[in-house]
Amino acid sequence: MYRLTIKTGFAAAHNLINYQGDCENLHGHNWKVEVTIVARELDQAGLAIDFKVLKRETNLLLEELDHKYVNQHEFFKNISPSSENIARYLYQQLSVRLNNGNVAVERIGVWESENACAEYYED
Ligand SMILES: Nc1nc2c(c(=O)[nH]1)N=C([C@H](O)[C@H](O)COP(=O)(O)OP(=O)(O)OP(=O)(O)O)CN2
Ligand SMILES: [Zn+2]
Repeated sequence: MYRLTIKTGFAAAHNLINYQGDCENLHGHNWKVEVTIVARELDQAGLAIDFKVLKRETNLLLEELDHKYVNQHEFFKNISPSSENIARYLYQQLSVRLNNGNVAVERIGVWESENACAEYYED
């Protein structure tokens, strides 16, 4: 098996809902996003998936959130936009776009600061 990871990110505003503390107020982050895929086989160029494709698909998705107020995004209308829920959203969306007989999204890591990361993956 092969495991590939790309790193990218987005900048956006949010506020946690059903949370008591500072983070219920509007504030922003420069989120860092890690996307990890696994693959069984390589193509004739020796690639599991082209990093360019992985970055392009991820960045296309992140455009929905970049420089936006995340709480207004359709998915987060009734879901608190924590790093955990953002990671789950990205996992679900990228799985639809990337998974095939060879490649599967394994995990998404979402760093909201240099010291705090939430990951989402499925068994
Ligand atoms: N498990 C989670 N905990 C928290 C999340 C989250 O997404 N998942 N998010 C927040 C807030 O978004 C908040 O912006 C983060 O606040 P805080 O941890 O205080 O971040 P700071 O960088 O300001 O923290 P320092 O204490 O200065 O390190 C909160 N929790
Ligand atoms: Zn926050």
